[in-house]
Amino acid sequence: MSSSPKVLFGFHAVGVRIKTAPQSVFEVFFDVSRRDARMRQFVDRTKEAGIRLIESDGLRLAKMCGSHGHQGVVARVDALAQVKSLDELLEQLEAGSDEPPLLLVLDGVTDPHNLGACLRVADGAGAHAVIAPKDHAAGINATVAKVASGAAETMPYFMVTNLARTLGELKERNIWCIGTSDDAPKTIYDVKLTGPVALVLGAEGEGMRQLTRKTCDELVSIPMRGAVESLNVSVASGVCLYEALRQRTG
Ligand SMILES: C[S@@+](CC[C@H](N)C(=O)[O-])C[C@H]1O[C@@H](n2cnc3c(N)ncnc32)[C@H](O)[C@@H]1O
Repeated sequence: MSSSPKVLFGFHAVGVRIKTAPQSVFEVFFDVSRRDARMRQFVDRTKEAGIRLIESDGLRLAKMCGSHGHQGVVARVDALAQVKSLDELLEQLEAGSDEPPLLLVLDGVTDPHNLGACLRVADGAGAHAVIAPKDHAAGINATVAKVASGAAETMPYFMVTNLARTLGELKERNIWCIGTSDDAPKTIYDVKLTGPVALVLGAEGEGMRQLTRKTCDELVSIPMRGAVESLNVSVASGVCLYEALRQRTG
């Protein structure tokens, strides 16, 4: 599993880390020129958590995180100790959970913004993990963490050497692998998502690779009523995951 970034930025990403694992935050740098209510509240919470605050300026913060989207807040953090492998997570789910696994598999999503948005929606819908291939896929970096708004801290993200083999292993564990493609005749609303399920989505341009497509148990589409052929991968992830959640809680 890829480790958390050493630098987090933005109110949400840093705020979630302070709330969920304050001991892992070394220090927080903030832009002293920002004196609005949001910043004051953030500074108060950081102090309450006993974390060292360091006065800084926008330029220095931008250099630290390599982005201007820091909102005046950057934290230096330790990598979180989370489940170490996909196998470990699946064992845990099989042993102790009354909830069947819900996994999001991304076959080659390379845009950090898309990965961040996928992690965020996976977290929102209660998925247990996001899986991607090691090659030709975005890893967790500070931009992903910012876009994920805290979900990069909470959502296990496993990058695997051979995605088709991993799908095979999921199938051996009786996890039903559902691929998504805009040309599939069956829709996401026609399939049962209440059991152990892995939802497999493709890359921004090309969609799923042939081998990934062939390895899935079945393929489904999301209805497209207008002129465009397909949705952004994070939006498609949201539609599929929330349909699973609807079925599981309905
Ligand atoms: C931008 S789309 C890629 C479109 C690509 N032309 C294709 O053939 O799949 C990225 C991914 O989002 C998912 N997706 C987007 N729109 C979809 C739809 N209408 N039905 C099913 N999946 C969709 C699929 O997983 C797709 O691989």
